[in-house]
Amino acid sequence: MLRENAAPRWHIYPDNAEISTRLATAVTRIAAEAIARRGAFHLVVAGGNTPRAAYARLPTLGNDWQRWHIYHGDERCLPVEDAERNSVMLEDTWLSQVPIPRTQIHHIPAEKGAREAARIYAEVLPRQHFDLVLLGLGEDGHTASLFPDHDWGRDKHTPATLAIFDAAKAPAERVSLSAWRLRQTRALFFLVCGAGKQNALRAWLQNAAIPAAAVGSDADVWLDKAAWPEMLPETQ
Ligand SMILES: O=C1O[C@H](COP(=O)(O)O)[C@@H](O)[C@H](O)[C@H]1O
Repeated sequence: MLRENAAPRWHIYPDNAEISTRLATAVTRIAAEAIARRGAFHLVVAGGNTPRAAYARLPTLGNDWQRWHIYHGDERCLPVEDAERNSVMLEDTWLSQVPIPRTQIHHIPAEKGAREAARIYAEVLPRQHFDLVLLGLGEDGHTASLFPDHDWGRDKHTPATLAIFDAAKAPAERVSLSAWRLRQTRALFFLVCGAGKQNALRAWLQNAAIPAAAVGSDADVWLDKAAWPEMLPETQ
């Protein structure tokens, strides 16, 4: 389980391609361990563009798909087939190509509106800890759909899901797992690529109050060289 006061571990790789290869292998390993120990693998996936290549690699690896359970960290309130939805990206890059039982793929019903979708999704989430949570990092330090200057639901026993109506990145209406629920996991990985993420990473390293930092103590942060803020020594 995650420790409250542990610092994130920064892992720098050359580029998104290298991270994607390594990440897909790591997810496969963690899944196999979870299935061997507990009979199932409960994974929360990140949306956005950064994890696309990693997801696209997963179907090429030998996984026991029948035991996988997929949840989202967040979703944008758009029509079901909208290309900007995280569920559409996930289906296109990965899920449509593997035999995970459809009853074990839990898309957020964000087309119903944020409030209703958040209510429904809170009932869908498992009672136990997740095995692995994957998260991204926005240019402003947001993660999942937890944005700066909002309530991120960090306190113990806050609701597991939040309805968001004024996200700083379109669309404004979204559903997100709360910071507290995202941390109910055995492992937490962030994926961060591209120079556009340098400011957010700098803020995180300087202990600024951004959502990623609130969620990410004891996380493993996988980043490419372009994302690592200039002027800071590299770490591994
Ligand atoms: O809006 C979102 O942004 C973040 C970061 O996305 P990226 O395209 O910069 O990788 C993402 O993690 C989140 O799931 C998404 O809804």
